[in-house]
Amino acid sequence: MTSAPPAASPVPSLTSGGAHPAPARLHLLLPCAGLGERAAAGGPKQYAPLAGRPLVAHTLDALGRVPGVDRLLLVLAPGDRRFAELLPGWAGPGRETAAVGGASRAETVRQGLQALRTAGAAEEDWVLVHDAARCLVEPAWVQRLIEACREDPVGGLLALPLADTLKAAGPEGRVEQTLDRRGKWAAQTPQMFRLGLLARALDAAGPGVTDEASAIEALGLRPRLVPGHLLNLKVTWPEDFATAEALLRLRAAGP
Ligand SMILES: Nc1ccn([C@@H]2O[C@H](COP(=O)(O)OP(=O)(O)OP(=O)(O)O)[C@@H](O)[C@H]2O)c(=O)n1
Ligand SMILES: C[C@](O)(CO)[C@H](O)COP(=O)(O)O
Repeated sequence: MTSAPPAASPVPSLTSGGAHPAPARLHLLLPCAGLGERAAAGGPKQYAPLAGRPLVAHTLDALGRVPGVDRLLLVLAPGDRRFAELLPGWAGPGRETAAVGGASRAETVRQGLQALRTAGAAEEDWVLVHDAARCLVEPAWVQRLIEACREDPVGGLLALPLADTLKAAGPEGRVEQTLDRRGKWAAQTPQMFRLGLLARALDAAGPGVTDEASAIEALGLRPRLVPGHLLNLKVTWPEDFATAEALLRLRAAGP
């Protein structure tokens, strides 16, 4: 008895195509080359102390616990010495740094993708881009994104439906208008796309896009929105350090 061949999948799976497809690998790319100007921490916020450790150490710990990741690439600013001073010995098999960051987040990610290619990553491989500054990320949220996107033809991002009423600001700090928040989501990271598609999208979009999904959208594609988490906050403003620290300490204290 022969079994019927499986129905052709309408979307690419985690394989790179061809007669004997090699499984697409999963890379985590962490842009870590920002100046952190809004945080006013006296230097790049990713190295500011948070609950006794540099902020980025918390992010790396969480990402290091995501199952199925082949490579974690941290993209540093050219000439960055702080990372090696603060986290000596972090790099190793599957944990790499590349000091090729650019003047904008998009440029840093673009250079990071190029570094992945140079290291042998394939165009069909998946890349998850996560902000170094989102240090409260949980492996389970990243896994949720991977599960939601691994069979998706475009890819997607963690995001949250807006919970607050949305105001457009006018002159003198006054409300210009209340905007319709229905159907609006706040983008988080990680954002997950195939390497080749994302590199093409960022090349076309230029340095101004603030996330990967915007670049993909500009190609006419529609990334999948995957529910993120309220606590997946990005340390951006001075007061965010206290919030993030309190949450990390609560977590460490256990349930
Ligand atoms: N040229 C840049 C700018 C940003 N980032 C990274 O992108 C993430 C999110 O960016 P953001 O919060 O805007 O960080 P900064 O650019 O550092 O902050 P600011 O805009 O306040 O200077 C951070 O992990 C940051 O290190 C980067 O790698 N390269
Ligand atoms: C990518 C991002 O985290 C999505 O919310 C965010 O846009 C990055 O921060 P930036 O301030 O826009 O650079």
